[in-house]
Amino acid sequence: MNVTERVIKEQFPFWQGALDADMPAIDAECVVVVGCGTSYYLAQTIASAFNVNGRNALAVPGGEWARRPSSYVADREGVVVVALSRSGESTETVQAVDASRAAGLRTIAVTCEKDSSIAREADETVYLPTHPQEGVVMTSSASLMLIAGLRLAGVALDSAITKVAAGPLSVLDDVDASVIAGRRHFVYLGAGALYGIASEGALKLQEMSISYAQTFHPMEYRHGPISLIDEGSLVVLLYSEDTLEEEAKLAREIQDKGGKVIGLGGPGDISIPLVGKQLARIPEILPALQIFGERIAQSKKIDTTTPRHLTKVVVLS
Ligand SMILES: O=P(O)(O)OC[C@H]1O[C@](O)(CO)[C@@H](O)[C@@H]1O
Repeated sequence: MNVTERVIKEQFPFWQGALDADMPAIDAECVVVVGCGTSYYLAQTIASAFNVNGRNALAVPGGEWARRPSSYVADREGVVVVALSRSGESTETVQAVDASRAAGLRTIAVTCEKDSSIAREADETVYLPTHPQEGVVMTSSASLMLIAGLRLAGVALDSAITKVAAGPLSVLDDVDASVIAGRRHFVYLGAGALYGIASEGALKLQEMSISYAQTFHPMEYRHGPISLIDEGSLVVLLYSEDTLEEEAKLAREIQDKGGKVIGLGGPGDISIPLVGKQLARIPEILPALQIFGERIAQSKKIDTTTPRHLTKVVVLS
């Protein structure tokens, strides 16, 4: 087992810190959640959770918020900015915090590095100690920032989730070789708050296994992209409870065309039950997608401890 896999499997004791961390209260009219890469995809899910819970929110890539906020909100008055960054040093996220402060906006940093630029510069910081051996590929820290962000958005999570999430992980840890054999076209589908998680699953697979992966909302998939499905396709479908039946129908269409389906929270060639309800079950999904990236990388004999072209922190010179 390499260190990437070990960190994925050893992340759960660190989750308790994110479950226990004090959360600043947010009563703003609008929340903008910023980040880069993984942190941006988490921001999408967290912003969706804010909206579901009655507070307007949107996710914006850090570089965009720093450069052209008016493309995203007509009026920044009353906006609170939540900045996610494992390192606290990704240039565009630091720029987003700086630009927000300069505009007089309240800023909240969510980070795994206490002594980092965004922790120093933001008005408030939620600090999340993570697995000390985490490498370039962000796994444990991503789960922690997701948990903290969902809690900021008002999602009730309890300690049981640290045990429950081991279930989906163990299914994909022992993924049936016949389901992944020969698969080279990967698609991640998720609706609403699950779209960000689906995007993060696709990014993880790309980074870890150098595979091309796409993300769509499930009902969008029929409108063109389904033409790519064949015997080389594998679709990871993150089911929404309220649209399970129509998504199960889509899964059958994909299977009829030769694709395999891994269903989290619903049917597929591999079907993985989720225990929690609605927003509260989202953290159960992330470690499973992380280990899936590792398994596909191993099937391609790729070492995820040194992902191609990647560094732990992307700093613009
Ligand atoms: O959360 P941070 O430290 O700002 O880092 C985000 C970085 O993490 C990654 O998702 C993977 O390491 C990159 O895409 C991105 O540069």
